[in-house]
Amino acid sequence: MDYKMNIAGLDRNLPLCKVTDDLYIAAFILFNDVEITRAAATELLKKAPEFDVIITAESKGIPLAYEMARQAGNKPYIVARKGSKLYMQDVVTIEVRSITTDHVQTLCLGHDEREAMDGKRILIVDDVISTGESLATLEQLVNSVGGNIVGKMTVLAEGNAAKRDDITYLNVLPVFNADGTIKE
Ligand SMILES: O=P(O)(O)OC[C@H]1O[C@H](OP(=O)(O)OP(=O)(O)O)[C@H](O)[C@@H]1O
Ligand SMILES: Nc1ncnc2[nH]cnc12
Repeated sequence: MDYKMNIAGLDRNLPLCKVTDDLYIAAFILFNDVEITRAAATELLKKAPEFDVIITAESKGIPLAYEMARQAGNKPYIVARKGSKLYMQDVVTIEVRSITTDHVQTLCLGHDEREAMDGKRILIVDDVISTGESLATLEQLVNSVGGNIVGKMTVLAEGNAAKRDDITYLNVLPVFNADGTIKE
């Protein structure tokens, strides 16, 4: 089963995937889709406030953050990693649980990334916001390093995230029952 939708002017079929017996989501995977990454970045930038630095969460937000940073004139972008790497120094780590993952994950930043955000106008971007857990973790990370969050943007606001008035998004993505009907 697929959910057909138009995103940033492009038609796509998103396959339905089981989260629990009575909750399915339509998978939106930016990887492999240059066309939609570029188009979504353009549309989000039209709605974006002035900013200095973009931050996203590893991993599906990365191509979007890169492309928005590039189209905005090669602005810097930062990726909060899901694991610490040996080349990251003085790492700060926060736990996160997203709708697609059955275990607690972490998001972490090294010293250099934290320094790059101190006192700067930070635009948080992600491909999807669903439970908002990943976004909340990014907000904690930015606040903890003295960044000034000027916007929170996503391509798709999934489920209840569409009711939020603190995020900017291009489309609403419903969640589904096991028979493929939209959950009200
Ligand atoms: O609002 P939430 O419930 O936190 O869900 C949104 C997050 O889920 C997805 O990442 P995911 O955890 O699936 O990891 P991935 O990008 O590495 O696939 C997506 O890219 C967001 O970061
Ligand atoms: N519908 C979705 N597709 C891909 N990743 C997601 N993360 C949260 N919701 C998602």
